[in-house]
Amino acid sequence: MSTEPNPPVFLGFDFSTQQLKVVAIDENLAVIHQNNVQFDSELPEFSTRGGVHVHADGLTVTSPVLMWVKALDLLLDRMKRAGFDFSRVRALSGAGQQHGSVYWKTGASETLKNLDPEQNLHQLLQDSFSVLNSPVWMDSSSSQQCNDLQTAVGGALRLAEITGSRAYERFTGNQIAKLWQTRPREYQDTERISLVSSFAASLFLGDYAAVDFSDGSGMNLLDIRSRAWSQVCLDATAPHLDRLLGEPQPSTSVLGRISAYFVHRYGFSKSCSVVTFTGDNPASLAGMRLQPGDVAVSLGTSDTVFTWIQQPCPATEGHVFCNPIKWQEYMALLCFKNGSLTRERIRDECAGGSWERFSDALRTTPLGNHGNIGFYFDSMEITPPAVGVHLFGTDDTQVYRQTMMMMMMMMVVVTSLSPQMEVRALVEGQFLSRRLYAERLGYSIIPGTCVLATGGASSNRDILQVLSDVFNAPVYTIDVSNSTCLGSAYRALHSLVAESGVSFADVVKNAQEPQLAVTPDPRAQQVYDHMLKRYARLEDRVLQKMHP
Ligand SMILES: Nc1ncnc2c1ncn2[C@@H]1O[C@H](COP(=O)(O)OP(=O)(O)O)[C@@H](O)[C@H]1O
Ligand SMILES: O=C(CO)[C@@H](O)[C@H](O)COP(=O)(O)O
Repeated sequence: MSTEPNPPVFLGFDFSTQQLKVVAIDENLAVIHQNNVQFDSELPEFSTRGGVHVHADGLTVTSPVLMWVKALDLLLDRMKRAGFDFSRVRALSGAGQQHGSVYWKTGASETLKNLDPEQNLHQLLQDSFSVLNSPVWMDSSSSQQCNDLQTAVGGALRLAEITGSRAYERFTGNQIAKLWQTRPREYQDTERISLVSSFAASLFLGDYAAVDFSDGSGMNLLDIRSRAWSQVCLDATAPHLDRLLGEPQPSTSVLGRISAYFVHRYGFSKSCSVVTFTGDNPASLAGMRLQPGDVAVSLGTSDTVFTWIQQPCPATEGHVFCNPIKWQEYMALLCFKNGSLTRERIRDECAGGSWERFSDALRTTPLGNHGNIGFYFDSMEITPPAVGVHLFGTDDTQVYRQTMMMMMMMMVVVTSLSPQMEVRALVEGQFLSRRLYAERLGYSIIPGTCVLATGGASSNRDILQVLSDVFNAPVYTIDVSNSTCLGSAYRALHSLVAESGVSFADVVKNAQEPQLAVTPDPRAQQVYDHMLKRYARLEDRVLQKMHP
């Protein structure tokens, strides 16, 4: 333990979909400060819902880049007012929602290097972006560009072998291709393209920050084995792209010292290091101190399932990213778009807007929900690519939701689900899907398997109980539900000793162990092994109907 009068502090930021968050830890890994800014409610002038704008086509989804900048002003001002001592910060790092892209206008690097500490970043960077609305991970409007890329490299599997994933609409390369094809003037007026993570790092650095290997794996542009941009992918995407992207770097690199702007405006030390920012899921892997064999389930805006893997085995479903801790290794990830926002919709419609009543519904309905199974794809799902709500009864016939309108029109309702059963149908359906795709990716439930849960909804014990039952495994959580921020703060701390060969595991070995949250019901295996098979069969039917 340090005896210095001003013992060091490490900051971890998370520029996620719905909010900007920060966690500060001391050198003993204890959390000493947490703060956040909610985009919708605290920056209403940007008129976002869930942090984003869904465009009229229902496919294009963007967020205002200046909203992220203004959120940082607000967060740091708030910390200063709360008496947070920035001079103690020895290093900072962070994360961003994955895949989103930021387009810096020609001349912006000069602005970044000469920020006037008398003004806020939002004023200073007003004119620094060639695209004001950044495409984000919820976007699914680049199908044409995905097809083009796969054709250019020799098919979906070939692309997955190179970049870790087949072409996905939200992946940055396909978004860049769309921009180049539909708005060439904005593309030409761009001097640098950042991910949300490297954009945030650039603000702190006062210069363009490198894209790291791990978040860079979510672009359909990086060769995950050589860890360099894939020339065939760059060529198929847009002109002189390597120049616009800069060289990718290991996720553990120290980018440099903090910009003088933050020293003068907030009192940071001149020697504070800025460590490469990465994607929110990779940072979360660090925050949960995931080990090979563990499976993590993040219940944030998106639901994700991820594991640490040693060797990549890319497939046409799911993603392989470079590992953010050990650059020679990898992580496998599945992403589901209809996560918390869909749970919120059903909470509002079936539980009067209350998480407490949502939980009651889970507690008062039986495992297996009398054989009813639900698919809730409010917006075009990523895994699998399907849309719409589909409910099935015990005999696999389609079940309809009973509505006032139906009753008034005397329509025949085959059967109907009570609001409580609908809550269970949603949550069971979500977790059956997470398990189904995890198993298809090679993850298997064996004695000793444990699930680590994180993200906003992991604070709900009843949701975790369903997760535990469906996976038939104990579920653990860590104290700080935001493992992304925590992982970023750990990464900042590790960066100071990484060069001298100290491992990440060594640096975080004294962190509090994950706590057991729930264990599976003894009847769970029997119920859900069978239900999973039915779920897979019914999902085929849903997909068949969509893509005959
Ligand atoms: N008690 C709760 N039960 C279920 N879900 C919750 C609860 N509290 C918060 N959430 C969910 O957490 C989500 C936010 O999770 P978070 O991990 O902070 O998201 P992100 O990092 O994507 O901004 C909200 O959309 C909300 O639905
Ligand atoms: O697209 C993905 C992962 O591939 C998403 O997981 C985003 O990274 C958004 O994260 P959250 O804001 O939901 O944490």
